[in-house]
Amino acid sequence: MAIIGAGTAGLAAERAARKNGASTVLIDPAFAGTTCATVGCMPSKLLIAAAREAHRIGRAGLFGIDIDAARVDGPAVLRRVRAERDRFAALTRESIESLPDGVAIRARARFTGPDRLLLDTGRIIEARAIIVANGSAPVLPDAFAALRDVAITSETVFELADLPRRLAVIGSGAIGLELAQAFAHLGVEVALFDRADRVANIRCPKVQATLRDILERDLDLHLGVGVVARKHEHGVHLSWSGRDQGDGLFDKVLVAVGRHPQIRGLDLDRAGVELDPRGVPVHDRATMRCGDSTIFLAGDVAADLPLLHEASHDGAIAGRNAVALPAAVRSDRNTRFSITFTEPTLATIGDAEADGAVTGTADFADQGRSRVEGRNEGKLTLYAAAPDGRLIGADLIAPAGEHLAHILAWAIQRRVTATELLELPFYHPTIEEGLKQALRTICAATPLPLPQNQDAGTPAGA
Ligand SMILES: Cc1cc2nc3c(=O)[nH]c(=O)nc-3n(C[C@H](O)[C@H](O)[C@H](O)COP(=O)(O)OP(=O)(O)OC[C@H]3O[C@@H](n4cnc5c(N)ncnc54)[C@H](O)[C@@H]3O)c2cc1C
Ligand SMILES: NC(=O)c1ccc[n+]([C@@H]2O[C@H](COP(=O)([O-])OP(=O)(O)OC[C@H]3O[C@@H](n4cnc5c(N)ncnc54)[C@H](O)[C@@H]3O)[C@@H](O)[C@H]2O)c1
Repeated sequence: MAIIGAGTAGLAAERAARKNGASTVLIDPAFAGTTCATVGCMPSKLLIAAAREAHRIGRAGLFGIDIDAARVDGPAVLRRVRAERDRFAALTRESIESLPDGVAIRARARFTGPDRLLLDTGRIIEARAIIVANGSAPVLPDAFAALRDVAITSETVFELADLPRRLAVIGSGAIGLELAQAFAHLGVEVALFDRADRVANIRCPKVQATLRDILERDLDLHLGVGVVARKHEHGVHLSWSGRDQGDGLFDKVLVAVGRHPQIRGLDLDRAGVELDPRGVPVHDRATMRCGDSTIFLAGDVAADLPLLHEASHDGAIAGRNAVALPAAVRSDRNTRFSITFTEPTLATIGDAEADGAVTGTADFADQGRSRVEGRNEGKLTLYAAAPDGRLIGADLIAPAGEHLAHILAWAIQRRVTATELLELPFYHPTIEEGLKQALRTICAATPLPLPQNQDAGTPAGA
């Protein structure tokens, strides 16, 4: 079994294939550690963690605590990001070093036939099955690439020696949102641009409006605009037009306009698989197999849901199925689920629309525990199928949103109804109590009876 790419998906695929009895090779040009550990989930969350502390200190006055002279030490913030990031990356490299002898092959691979790879070292690998797990890379349009070091992406942003004074962020997807808000909370003057009219393509208009209000407190938001960038002796000059227009000078521009699957150079046309219009092999998400071939995909390169838990699940499914050939072990996929680590947290779960879907909403402005904590802003919209009130999806921006999102994703995957969730215990006073409001509105809209053995009232501040 040959696996191309030693990221999260490739490592999971190699483990699964070996566990199921295959002899494996894992091919990667660098073995630098996964995208997640080196330039993805972990360094971004480390920067966000620093930003959260700075933001919390800024709000201390709300609780009667006077903190003067708090100052963000930019180089120190970025040093911690890199030191902790390097620790995570070293752990992933250790897992590669502990592979059996001969499994890891340092090279770049390309197809010369459906079961044959040519490595840039000249070595030829023939395999019973090949799993393609070589990830994705940031899109950097030519106009920004021409700016050279003034234009940064998620691959380079964590290498900055200091925080910029003024930062432009292009793209309000997951990367743009998380990093724009984090830099703003660290005291950087940030302007965020998107050609789309909606931030992060959020489905629910109430959640969208709440997020925009929150963002606009800390940064300049320009939606529905096209941006033209020009190098300037002091950084980069941007001019924008569309729904609004203007121009400004920035030290750096962070380009976060999406990621593309790394298929260039793989010579997939020689692999004998059907390619979609983007050049990605057509595959079945239940097995990750490409048609009737002996080729499988896993992770971001498949361009399905470029998220860490999906990459890891893809790898396990592909590795197992590659060994099971010609049999197929079909796996149910998890409820679609993404969390963007803004403050408060944004999450999108499952479906929004279905025949006869009803909605339930909750507002965190007056929710007890959120108010106690001074974090009382946010909106939640739940979607349920009529007539039984089975939960099918949710959009939310809420304090403790990552925890609410997990509860909801698990309930949706388990096909739980609003009534059944209301029958479960809710501790007081917690942010989770905010869910009751939305669940009750689902019951009222369906209509469904509220559980008879539960109080329909609201304890102080629930
Ligand atoms: C800034 C940022 C923040 C993120 N935050 C989150 C988050 O909070 N939560 C979340 O769920 N997801 C997050 N993601 C997404 C997540 O990181 C990815 O979905 C995940 O890392 C993809 O894993 P992968 O195994 O597909 O790819 P990778 O880890 O990129 O692995 C691909 C490997 O393939 C190798 N390779 C490439 N070409 C070849 C070739 N020709 N031959 C051999 N090897 C090759 C590469 O060297 C690399 O090692 C984030 C991403 C970014 C960029
Ligand atoms: N918390 C998380 O789970 C997390 C965090 C970061 C990244 N990720 C993953 O990484 C992927 C890539 O993130 P991303 O933010 O780069 O991409 P994205 O696809 O999420 O968002 C890109 C944004 O850029 C905008 N855009 C595209 N071209 C533009 C242009 N020329 N000018 C202005 N705006 C433009 C789009 O309208 C869109 O809003 C995400 O899809 C996500 O799966 C996940």
